Amino acid sequence: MTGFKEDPVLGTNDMIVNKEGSGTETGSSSRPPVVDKAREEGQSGRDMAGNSIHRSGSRPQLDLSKAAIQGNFEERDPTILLPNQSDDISHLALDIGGSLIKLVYFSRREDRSNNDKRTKTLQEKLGISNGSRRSFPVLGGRLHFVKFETAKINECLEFISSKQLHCGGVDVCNGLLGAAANNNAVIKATGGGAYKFADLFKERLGVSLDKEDEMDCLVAGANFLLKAIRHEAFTHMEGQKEFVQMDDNDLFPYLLVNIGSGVSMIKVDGDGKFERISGTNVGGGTYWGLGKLLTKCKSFDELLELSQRGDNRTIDMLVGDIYGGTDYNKIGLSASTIASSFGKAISDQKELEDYSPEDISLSLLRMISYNIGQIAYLNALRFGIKRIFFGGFFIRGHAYTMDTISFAVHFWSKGEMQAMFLRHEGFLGALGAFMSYEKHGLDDLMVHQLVERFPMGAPYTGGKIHGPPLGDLNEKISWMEKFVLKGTEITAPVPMAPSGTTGLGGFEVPSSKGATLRSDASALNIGVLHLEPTLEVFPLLADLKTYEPNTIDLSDHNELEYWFTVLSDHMPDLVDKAVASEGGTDDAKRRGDAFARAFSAHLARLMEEPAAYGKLGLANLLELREECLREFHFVDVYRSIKQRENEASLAVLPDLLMELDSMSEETRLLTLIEGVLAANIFDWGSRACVELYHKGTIIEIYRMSRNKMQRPWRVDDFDLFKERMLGSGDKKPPPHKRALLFVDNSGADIVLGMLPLARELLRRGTEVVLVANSLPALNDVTAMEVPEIVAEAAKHCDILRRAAEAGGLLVDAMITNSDGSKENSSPVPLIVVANGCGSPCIDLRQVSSELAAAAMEADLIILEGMGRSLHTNFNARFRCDALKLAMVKNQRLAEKLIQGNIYDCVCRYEPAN
Ligand SMILES: Nc1ncnc2c1ncn2[C@@H]1O[C@H](COP(=O)(O)OP(=O)(O)O)[C@@H](O)[C@H]1O
Ligand SMILES: CC(C)(COP(=O)(O)O)[C@@H](O)C(=O)NCCC(=O)O
Ligand SMILES: [Mn+2]
Repeated sequence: MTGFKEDPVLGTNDMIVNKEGSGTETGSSSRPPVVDKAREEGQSGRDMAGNSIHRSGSRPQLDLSKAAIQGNFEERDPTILLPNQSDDISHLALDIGGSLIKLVYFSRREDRSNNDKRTKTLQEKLGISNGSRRSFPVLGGRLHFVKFETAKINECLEFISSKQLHCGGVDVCNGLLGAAANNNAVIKATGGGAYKFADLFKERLGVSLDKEDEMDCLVAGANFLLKAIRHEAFTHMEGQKEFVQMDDNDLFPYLLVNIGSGVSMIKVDGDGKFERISGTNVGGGTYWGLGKLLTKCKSFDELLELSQRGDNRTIDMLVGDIYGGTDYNKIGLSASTIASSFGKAISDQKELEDYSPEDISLSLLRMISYNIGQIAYLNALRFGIKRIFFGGFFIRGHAYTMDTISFAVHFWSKGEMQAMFLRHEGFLGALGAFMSYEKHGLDDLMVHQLVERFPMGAPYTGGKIHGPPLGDLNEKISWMEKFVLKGTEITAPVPMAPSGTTGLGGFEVPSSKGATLRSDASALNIGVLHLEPTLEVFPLLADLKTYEPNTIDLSDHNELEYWFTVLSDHMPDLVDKAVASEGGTDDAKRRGDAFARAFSAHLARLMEEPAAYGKLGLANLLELREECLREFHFVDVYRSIKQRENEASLAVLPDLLMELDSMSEETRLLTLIEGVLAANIFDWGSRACVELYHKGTIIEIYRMSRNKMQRPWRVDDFDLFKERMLGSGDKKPPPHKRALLFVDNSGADIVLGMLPLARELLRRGTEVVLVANSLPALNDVTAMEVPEIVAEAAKHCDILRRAAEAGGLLVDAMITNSDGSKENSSPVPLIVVANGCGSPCIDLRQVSSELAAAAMEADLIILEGMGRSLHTNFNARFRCDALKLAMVKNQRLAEKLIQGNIYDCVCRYEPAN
């Protein structure tokens, strides 16, 4: 038995109930410390961590002022124009096709390069300077994807004009970087419409369209997406979506099949190396055009929706119809195989009106999808290509279409070839046109420099939102309120999985009986692409290729359901705290309500289609929750709780340090590790823990937690770690040179757990880097808050004081020497770096450049807490010694991960090999 059980300890009556700890916040603190600064800075939109990394969507993404519904509000999918986005400069590229106009535009983020003291000292300490760092060819910003129907080109022109997208222009000398307002702008455009509508663009917007070759653009777009976007490509077979990670070095050759109005088939051998080897005129335009004539549908989506309720057997001639109900086994055709699409219409004495539009639509969809799949197979066969990527808006993220294409490829190639689809399916050409701007450096961007965010409005796109949803706060909330009805309609789960195959000839009817098709599933599946050129891969990962941050895979439906329930249950309490953290005003309540709606809508959306936003792990969900809070300007929900816990813990720190100093080295090391594990109990993200906090003061809970620390822990590598630290017998191993301590929670966790451990390392001559979040998440301590905590602690400890001074942390603090001891001439420094994240978890593929720089010299990393060492990175391997420390504060996780119980502890030590 390890850890402790909740009830025997906390059921006792003599516990003092800590009212403060029960979660009602008044914000009545007497100290005005760091956290308040964080608040001010956050509200003014500056980077709260004081560093140049910023992965968050905390800045408004879109200004909804003057947002207007075009046309009739009662219309099912009203077009909403959002004209006033405030991002500084935009750049635009177009792909004007036969059916749709695709826009890709870039909005630059303001320069966040930071010159605060901490960053400057840090750069000195780490031996990095702006001069020696890579100079980034591209500024941070966002890529937005928008589309319009070509027939409604006026809407498109109005959108461009209202957002002044055409005024960004391009500076011939400086490319995107130096672009300034320019009324004679040249816009890159591809597709036939670049020719057809050139005069219109000149006339209406005063811009010239610089025409780019359509095939060039398709290939450039596809290559960029396949190399730079994680979870771009996926397979879709019998309702199962699976993301495929492409290996950059093994991407070519592939066949690109773009299904737009017509179909192009392009053999791609490399960047700019391709040949259009085939195509077919039977494509998306055929389905839509013929479908419109035959069913009188008014929109493409309506037509597709009809197909979901159709049964093609009434109209297609099946093998069974010809063979009297039996299979044609000799050539492997089952009775249900379509022998001839629409073939039954020959013999039936029926008119068009006698067939249901649903059946016609399905028959047509199957005919065209299957045919394209078959032609693609034949062309891949011609050139010995195994991988086929399908793009174009005909696919429209529609499960049945993808399954039919996949089936055809799989069937005809006898499983040798694979059909894959792209999340940015219809935007290949527009993206390629965007990339053809010279010197924008986009093609240099790497997968770790791109963060895709799904804005708040994503699950609510009931109407066609022409712009990345949501921005200006007030407008954002009223939009949420206004469209929530439409939103729930859309959010209601629509089963899209098709039935199984017959194994031989094709699919039966789709099993989906959903009445509504998501009005814009294809737009939902792509987010806004944040370009963060300063993000880097954590250099100490042993193997980037096999690294998967998430321990829990939510593609397991039971897991998914469990964690969705956990997060949903946590919502009311979180909203209360969020509202209280902003003073409990009416405005805060409205925002709290909007947050709850938005996050619930995301949860519902993901429950319905877990892979909608790419591969889904628990870390993504926890981060999404923080992103949602930031979207509604909840800057730091746990601010006052963190502050109170910091104060309470700092008050008992001197006693703890004295106690530690009286111990032998060996006992001290054990006590320190125990201390970290025990103090990790202060986690406001865990329901069980939050219930505990009602039952005692912070210090009581900490003591109780420590008293219950019994070895062996459920995962207990302490002896191995001790041997590395203290050696065995007379052999004293050298100290580590530099340790990175990934800290977790505020209060006891950092003050009584991680800081004393840091102090021990410093005492042994190891440089210590405290790695903390860039942005608040739950009650996690942020990099911005750590220096003040260290400064307070340093008042009672010379080791910390000297190290913090050496690390430049005490530049502003008035520290008096508590023991008057002689100064160490060159103490090892204690440094704080921001990790680039605003989540309780950490994906080490995308961290701040300051963390990456700090990691270079490190030979020990300590990951602390459930989020950083269990939910993520539990299975991560490093090139240096690694210690993972956490208390498991969730029963189910304890059972699954370590076959233990809630409050069991993990001390996992993995030496560098
Ligand atoms: N909202 C829509 N309106 C019209 N067609 C759509 C829509 N959504 C998907 N489609 C399908 O996408 C096809 C156009 O795909 P796209 O890749 O944009 O090609 P193009 O460049 O030829 O317009 C249409 O022919 C139709 O089959
Ligand atoms: C959000 C957390 C990962 C934070 O834990 P920490 O990293 O602070 O140890 C954790 O509280 C958690 O997994 N909470 C949800 C599960 C629950 O309420 O039991
Ligand atoms: Mn935490």
